[in-house]
Amino acid sequence: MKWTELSFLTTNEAVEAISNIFHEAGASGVVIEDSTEINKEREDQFGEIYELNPNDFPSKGVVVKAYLPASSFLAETVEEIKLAIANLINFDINLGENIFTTSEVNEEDWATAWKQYYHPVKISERFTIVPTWEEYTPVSTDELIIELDPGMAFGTGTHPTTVMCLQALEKVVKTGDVVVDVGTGSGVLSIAAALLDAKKVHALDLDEVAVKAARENIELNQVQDIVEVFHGNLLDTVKEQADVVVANILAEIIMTFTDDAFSIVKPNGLFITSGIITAKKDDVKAALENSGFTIEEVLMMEDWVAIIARRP
Ligand SMILES: C[S@@+](CC[C@H](N)C(=O)[O-])C[C@H]1O[C@@H](n2cnc3c(N)ncnc32)[C@H](O)[C@@H]1O
Repeated sequence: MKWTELSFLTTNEAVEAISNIFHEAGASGVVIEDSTEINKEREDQFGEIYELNPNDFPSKGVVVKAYLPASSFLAETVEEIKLAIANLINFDINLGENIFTTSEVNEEDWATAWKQYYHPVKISERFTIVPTWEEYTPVSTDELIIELDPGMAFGTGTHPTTVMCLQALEKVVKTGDVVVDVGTGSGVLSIAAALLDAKKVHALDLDEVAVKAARENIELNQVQDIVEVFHGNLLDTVKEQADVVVANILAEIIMTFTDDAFSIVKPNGLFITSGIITAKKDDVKAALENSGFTIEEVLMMEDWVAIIARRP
């Protein structure tokens, strides 16, 4: 089968928004090639066990790639995508070089292309993410291993927003907690919550591809008795109150459901949000506070922010 690769050279700040636009346009899978990956400090800090090839990355900025089946609607879809990306300027999102290219590829080439960038990586004190196709021997007995094949869903676990959510979950999830994971992607955060001894995890995503990938990864990590995956919009499928709600989506989306999150989080429970670029930090904090949350902690990594908020 022939696919069209859409490639967009932009800034770190715009990656989430553009990935979201690609997903909404029906793209199966988004690949992010970030020039800063080459010199990330946390590689040394956590003793990551791989080296990246500089030739695989842009010299500056970030390339976001997505893949669409070469159908008769392709030209219109590409135009809609370009327009949606151009409109991001209205949200004060810096698009940087703003260079858009398309090319045709074979399925075999792209389905596995991203795997070369993805190796076991220690994400936090306790979590190490291991791609399913790699061998890995735990270094210590309290290390928690998340096996992952993100397939075409967002969530290799290594994006700064995911890393901060994993670090926050590690800090706050207690044995027996009920956790909700809004926009589960590959299921990485739900698996983490289950490994931290949550009693029950409600994972959900709007994207069918993500729901499928999350279910597969949850089985792979043998946490299917704890995590249930739903196809749904934001908190629509959630009926039960939770000790922790985590949402790694976009600032603009988070700000639309802080009231709903407040009623789903139990008193004294926590709402962890990420997918927030630094420029939107204060807007999200204000929305959370308006809904009744108190801000407990703000985590920052590269251009990204995660906020831990408590329902009093
Ligand atoms: C940035 S990814 C996060 C994936 C994963 N939780 C992680 O931390 O790596 C955001 C996810 O939210 C999903 N999403 C976007 N809008 C949504 C909505 N309105 N309701 C549910 N899920 C949504 C996307 O499909 C995507 O899988």
